[in-house]
Amino acid sequence: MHKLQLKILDPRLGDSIPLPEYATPGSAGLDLRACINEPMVIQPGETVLIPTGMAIYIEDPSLAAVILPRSGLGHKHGIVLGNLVGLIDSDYQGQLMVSCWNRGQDAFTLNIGERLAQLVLVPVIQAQFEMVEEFTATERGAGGFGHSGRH
Ligand SMILES: O=c1ccn([C@H]2C[C@H](O)[C@@H](COP(=O)(O)OP(=O)(O)OP(=O)(O)O)O2)c(=O)[nH]1
Ligand SMILES: [Mg+2]
Repeated sequence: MHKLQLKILDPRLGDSIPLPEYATPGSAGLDLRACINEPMVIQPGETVLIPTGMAIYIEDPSLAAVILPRSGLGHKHGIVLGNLVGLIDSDYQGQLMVSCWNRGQDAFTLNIGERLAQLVLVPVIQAQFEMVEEFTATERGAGGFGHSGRH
């Protein structure tokens, strides 16, 4: 398994608040927990930045991490991400933060240590532009945005 450098910034993490872990052997995501000092009510339409109490240093530019919503919170409670998806660069060393958006109709109480989003490590390919005047023709060409119809 890949090794990932992790720095604990909030001493409760790994103690009263569990460290992120894969819930099952096949899990893709590590659940991130809210390192907040008291339960927080997030009003409908409100977005708050939640600390996770930890930093990671991915180091390898051919990797990144994405922060994704948890499906249960998103679907049932409207708790998703203010940035829709969080992208963690391989050279970022600051605290992982979760932008938490209540897009639902009801206030949501986020509890201390609650799992509010998930972190997924992903491969990245960095590209260098190669300037051309023309592309080799394809069947699609510039057609897009429903060009091929609906059914
Ligand atoms: O949900 C997120 C998204 C980003 N980040 C951190 C890690 C990431 O590497 C850095 C910058 O994110 P991004 O490039 O998406 O934001 P930006 O608005 O372009 O900021 P910057 O100018 O710092 O790149 O912020 C988080 O902690 N949580
Ligand atoms: Mg950026």
